[in-house]
Amino acid sequence: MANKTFEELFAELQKKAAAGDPATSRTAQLVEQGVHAIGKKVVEEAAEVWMAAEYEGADRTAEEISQLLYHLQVMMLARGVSLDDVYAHL
Ligand SMILES: N=c1c2ncn([C@@H]3O[C@H](COP(=O)(O)OP(=O)(O)OP(=O)(O)O)[C@@H](O)[C@H]3O)c2ncn1[C@@H]1O[C@H](COP(=O)(O)O)[C@@H](O)[C@H]1O
Repeated sequence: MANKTFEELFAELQKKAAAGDPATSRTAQLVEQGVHAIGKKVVEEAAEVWMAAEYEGADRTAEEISQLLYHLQVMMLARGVSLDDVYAHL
């Protein structure tokens, strides 16, 4: 059962990036830090997906993938990339 879809998360994060408080919103904090800091998180989460897939089973892999997708969306917001911008390349 899904908590939220990819599109629903992006809509939520758009609001956080625009008006969220870095003191309480991880998204607002990361956007404030910028693409360099977010890029490091993307690479870290990608490595965690790889390790989970190799050694930790499907459930842990899904959890790590959710964290990678979250950080990719934060990168999109920090860089001004929309869902349609990405979907145009799928
Ligand atoms: N889906 C996520 C999500 N996935 C991952 N994360 C963040 O990514 C972290 C996981 O990365 P790590 O395991 O590396 O955590 P960490 O080591 O503490 O991270 P560092 O501070 O060391 O960089 C979590 O602790 C969260 O801070 C997320 N933070 C927020 N969301 C969702 O985004 C929405 C908005 O959240 P806020 O912006 O915080 O209000 C909410 O619906 C949240 O559920």
